[in-house]
Amino acid sequence: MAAPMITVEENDSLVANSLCSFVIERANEAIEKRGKFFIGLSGGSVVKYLCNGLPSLKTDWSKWRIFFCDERFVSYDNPDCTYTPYKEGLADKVEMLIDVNIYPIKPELPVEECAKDYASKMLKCFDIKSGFPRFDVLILGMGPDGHTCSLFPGHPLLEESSKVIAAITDSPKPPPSRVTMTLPVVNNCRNAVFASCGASKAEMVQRVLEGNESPPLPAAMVRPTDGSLHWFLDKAAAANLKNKL
Ligand SMILES: O=C1O[C@H](COP(=O)(O)O)[C@@H](O)[C@H](O)[C@H]1O
Repeated sequence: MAAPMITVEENDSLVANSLCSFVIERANEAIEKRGKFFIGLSGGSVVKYLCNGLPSLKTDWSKWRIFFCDERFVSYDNPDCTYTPYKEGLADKVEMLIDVNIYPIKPELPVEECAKDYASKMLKCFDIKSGFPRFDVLILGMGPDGHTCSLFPGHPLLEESSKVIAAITDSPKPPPSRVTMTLPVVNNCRNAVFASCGASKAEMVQRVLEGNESPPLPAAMVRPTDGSLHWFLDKAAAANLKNKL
């Protein structure tokens, strides 16, 4: 696996700008080469970076297919829902990005069925019957414990090798029930992209990027097998890195 490509910006607004420019470049390239752009989005702090920057950029939104790297198993009107802020902050602001091109989970199903339904929707959209979808870009967050998607340190889901989407009902971070992409899907993408800002992320950024820990932290298990890994950091989040860039 190639070394991660790390971009450090002065502050979080500049991180958001770089992240959004990166996404649009990859989107336009994918649309030109393959006719569609498949992206997975995460919740938490990355939502505002993307919703503030993406809507004003130039791309053919009708060719975007938007899924979620993980989603909290709550109704759309719950403040923990990841889909709703993207619907309001991105999809509703962009004329050509219609509801059918953004794929929320169905929280009205039991959680295991919800995960199965989401996986089958994903495979159908990629037009594959089995195997793992190949996303052009996955935007990932990293929690203070080193989790990414809803894959938490020490959790058996880190070993999942056949499911595309899995349910989790014992998430240590509330809410306890979620659905998440599995590591084989994450590591099958063309570009895995983390964005982390602020001093509260500095220790974990250093551990994930330089710690070589065993067992590895979930965010350190993101290693696309035939793709690249990018980290967008602000100076505060990069402060503990020993290999200065
Ligand atoms: O719960 C979650 O947390 C992670 C990290 O969020 P952050 O606010 O610490 O950046 C996020 O990537 C994930 O999608 C979400 O479900």
